[in-house]
Amino acid sequence: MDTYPLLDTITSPEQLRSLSVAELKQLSQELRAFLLASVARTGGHLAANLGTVELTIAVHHVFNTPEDFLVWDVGHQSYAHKILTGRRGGMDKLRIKDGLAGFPKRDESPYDTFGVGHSSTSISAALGMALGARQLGQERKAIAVIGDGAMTAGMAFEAMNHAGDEKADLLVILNDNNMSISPNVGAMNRYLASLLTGPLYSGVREGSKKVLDRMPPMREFMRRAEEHVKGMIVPGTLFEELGFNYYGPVDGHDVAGLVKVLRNLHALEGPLLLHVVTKKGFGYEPAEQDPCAYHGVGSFDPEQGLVSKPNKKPSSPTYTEVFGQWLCDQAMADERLVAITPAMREGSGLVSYAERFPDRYHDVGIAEQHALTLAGGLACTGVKPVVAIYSTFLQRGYDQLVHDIALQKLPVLFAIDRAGVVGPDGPTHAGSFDISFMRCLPNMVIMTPADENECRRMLTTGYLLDQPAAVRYPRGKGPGVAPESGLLPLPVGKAEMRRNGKEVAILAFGAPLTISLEVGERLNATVVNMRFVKPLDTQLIQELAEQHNLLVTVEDNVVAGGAGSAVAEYLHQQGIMVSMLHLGLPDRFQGQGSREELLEDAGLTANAIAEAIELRLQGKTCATGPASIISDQTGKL
Ligand SMILES: Cc1ncc(C[n+]2csc(CCOP(=O)(O)OP(=O)(O)O)c2C)c(N)n1
Ligand SMILES: CC(=O)[C@@H](O)[C@H](O)COP(=O)(O)O
Ligand SMILES: [Mg+2]
Repeated sequence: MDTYPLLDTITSPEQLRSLSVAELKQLSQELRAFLLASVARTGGHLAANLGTVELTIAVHHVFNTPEDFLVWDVGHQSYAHKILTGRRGGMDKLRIKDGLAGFPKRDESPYDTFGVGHSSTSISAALGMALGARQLGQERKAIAVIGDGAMTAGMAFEAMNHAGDEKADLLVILNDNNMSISPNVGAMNRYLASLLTGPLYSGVREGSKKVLDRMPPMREFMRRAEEHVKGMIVPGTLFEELGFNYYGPVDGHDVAGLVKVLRNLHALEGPLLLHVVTKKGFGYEPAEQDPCAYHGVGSFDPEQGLVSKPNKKPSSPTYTEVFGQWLCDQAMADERLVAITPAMREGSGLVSYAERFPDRYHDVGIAEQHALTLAGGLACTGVKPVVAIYSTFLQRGYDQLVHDIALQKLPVLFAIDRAGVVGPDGPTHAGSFDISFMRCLPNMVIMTPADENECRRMLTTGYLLDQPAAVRYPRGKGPGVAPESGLLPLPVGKAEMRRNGKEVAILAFGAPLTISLEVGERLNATVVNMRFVKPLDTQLIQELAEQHNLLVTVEDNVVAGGAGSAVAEYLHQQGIMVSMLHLGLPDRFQGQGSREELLEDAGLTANAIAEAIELRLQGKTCATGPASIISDQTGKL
């Protein structure tokens, strides 16, 4: 029996447009069932996708995509969109090396109008498309679909502020499921909730029908819009103050209702905001009950749901867990500690801390810029802020790091998770650049732990300093060095000699120390655990340069401007001539895949490093090997 008879006939949104409402309902059911089965096999962002099935179908049914621009915010909810736009066959390779991306990607399909992954960009991008079309005299609609979590970011409001002023032809669909990854936070979230409890909206399931019943006939609808009557259903919303006509709230799981509302909105011009209410995980009971656990999943059996595997033997903690434990211990020891997360409580290892120290915990929403400046302000009072943040999301707070923290030498500790090679989320979530963009900043101390215990000790070290400090560590587990229980700092700027060898010295920064030691054994090379990118252990570097013919730096950051560059700069400044080989991430954006695959691609394996060194010793470069830059200060080669 064919499980997906209608879905099987759909290879492009064009075919959706001729379906009846009854067929759209059937399609919703089939698509949801397909999504569940597919993501349960591959893993991925499940709950958000289950919640946007009807919305995706309705938007593609009503609008003329890809001629009309549809922009998804974050894009973690775009799987139904991928399936309906001819990529169903690729779902088996979702987020796998060389497979379908987990987010919209411009070179994957013309329906993916904008590359996303980081949140709250959709309104700006769709506004750009609306204004571009206007400038070119094109009749094209622009639609941004943004979640309530993504709506907490400043960027979304910067775009709304501009769109309202431009009177641009833009439809913003606010997909409100009252969830970010964890429960959504903030006054904006409370405001959205208040719109749902308004007198004319009494419950999600009934609500859509009521909204539609109250929708005036088309002519009246248009007249009201033209006159910019404030709020058809809920009078005087914040969005209207920003220049948008607000419609809703409507039931985002009622595909017939959605189609009707969207058709009406299609006929209107100017900035419009449609407030759609959905349930994260809709249609799959375990995900509805625990949308946070089902936000991002590995493969699982949908019959059983997610089950925690019985602990065969005590396993070593992930770096995230090491941080979470350290944070609780340090908070117990020092009541000045305060922790900040920009909406990443689970991923950053803060669940236990948030429960135990609620008064010293701030989830600021998806607001990295604010998170950093808030930390700066807190530091001015004498409390001790710790910002837990992914490397990739720290990029959004760069000016705040420079201007609000480093320049003022404020003692803020950054616990930077997902640094280096990350995995299936691909280039949008890679942590390739943080060493480069932090090490150029005066006043910063930057640490790269090579194991779990060192991570804990570096966190203590950074916490005790009277200046900004960062500890950057990778996703997942380290080599398994159990963290000590105390709160012991390390000497600042001191590297650790791990192996004495001849001719070649390998200077490893962070996670690549393990493979560097392997290479050291093979080649009888000296191996140093550098620990600090800033300040560097310059005395040791000088000695290594004097005692070896070749210095090899290894890091899981881009080679450009990375830790190896710092070593080279120092030696150049001192006029010390030595051959160098810099190994690290190449000058391209990371792909998607497992961490192992991506490390292999980057040449960050023991084999590739050994090969690169041997070739270098023979005076050759490695064509297929690691991303290397050779700086030969001797002029001999
Ligand atoms: C700048 C940035 N910060 C954090 C994240 C991590 N992140 C991805 S999805 C998400 C929650 C988004 O919530 P919402 O927009 O409401 O979408 P939902 O998952 O509820 O559908 C977060 C915090 C991100 N992708 N980008
Ligand atoms: C879409 C998004 O930005 C997050 O859900 C991210 O995928 C989480 O990554 P981790 O799984 O590494 O926490
Ligand atoms: Mg949400």
